[in-house]
Amino acid sequence: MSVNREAALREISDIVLPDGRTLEKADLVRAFSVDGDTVRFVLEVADAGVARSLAPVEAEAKRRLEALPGVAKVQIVMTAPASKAAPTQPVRSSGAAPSLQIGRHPTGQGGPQPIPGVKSIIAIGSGKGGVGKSTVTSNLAVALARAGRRVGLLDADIYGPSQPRMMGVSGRPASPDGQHIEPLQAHGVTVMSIGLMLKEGEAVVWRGPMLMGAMQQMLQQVNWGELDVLLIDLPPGTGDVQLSLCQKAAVTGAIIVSTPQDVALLDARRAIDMFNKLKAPVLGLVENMSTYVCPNCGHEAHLFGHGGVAAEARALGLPFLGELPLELDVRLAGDSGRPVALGDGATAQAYARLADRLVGDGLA
Ligand SMILES: Nc1ncnc2c1ncn2[C@@H]1O[C@H](COP(=O)(O)OP(=O)(O)OP(=O)(O)O)[C@@H](O)[C@H]1O
Repeated sequence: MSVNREAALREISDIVLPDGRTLEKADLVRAFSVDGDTVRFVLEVADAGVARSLAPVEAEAKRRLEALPGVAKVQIVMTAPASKAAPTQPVRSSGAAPSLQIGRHPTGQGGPQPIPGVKSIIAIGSGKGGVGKSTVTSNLAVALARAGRRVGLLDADIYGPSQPRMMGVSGRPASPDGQHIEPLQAHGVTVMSIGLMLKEGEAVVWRGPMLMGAMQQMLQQVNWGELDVLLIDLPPGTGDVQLSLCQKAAVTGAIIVSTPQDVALLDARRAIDMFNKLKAPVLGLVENMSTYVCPNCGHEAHLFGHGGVAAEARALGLPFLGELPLELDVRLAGDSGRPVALGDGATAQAYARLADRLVGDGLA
């Protein structure tokens, strides 16, 4: 059984800081979450000096949390500016393509940066894996491109990058100057996936600063060109990638994908909470796998329930951006590298509506 979030938070609230205040009084804890047997949070500190002085506090928090029944792992990230917190390491510049060292330490840049030429950055998140976040991202990208927008898609799902398969791209992107990465093009969308920079089957074990460095490279060293919108496919949950993204890029906002099921919704609430704490506005919620229409008899069924995400959006005062049907063609299209939004069926129309809404709202 996983530990109760409030109980875990209480456990560390009275740890005393070098300045005599308690952790609770100093209000340094951000994005505190319990995900199964893992507890994660951010210690928000002003600079690297403070970060160093808080090392014993971090160690004590880790020790206390790890001692709680049901906790196997504790991940704490300090948000000191990367330039001071982590040593920099230059990119190899051999001139041979591609020669980038992905996943290095971040270079000093301080807080969130705009990406030159990119007007809007939208993160697509979900609390739970497998709810169709990557499917929604690839289809939305295609639908926006069909609507005449200049669209980029960054697959930042380091634990299971699926955009190469879904968008039908492969091969390692070129880096003619050894400093910048040339993204790939598919279905009118500029695509980059962290999966394309890894060797096949290579596991990613980056944490903290290394992950931040990789995200920074994907955002700042990829030649994105002029884009109306860059969609970022995040890993599920509330982890280091989300943190790194919000610290490195001036994110316009986040869209949360959920199925109507209660359990997925519960996780979605955590994701919303995290984006709120990271000060990235939540632009709205999307219900995926909403209605199943039998291809043989036309009967409509609601395998995972229906309307739960709209109700949740209402309860939270967030926009409900639309519902997307559960359809065999969606999976087949995703597996074949040609997103279903390229076609003209009901699902393609639902994506076109979603794209129009974002364009209408000036977000894409
Ligand atoms: N509306 C849908 N109808 C049918 N199949 C779908 C639909 N949405 C997603 N799928 C399928 O469900 C599976 C999981 O989808 P996807 O990989 O997009 O989820 P995810 O939330 O990105 O998961 P993870 O973050 O764990 O990678 C895929 O096989 C995908 O094709």
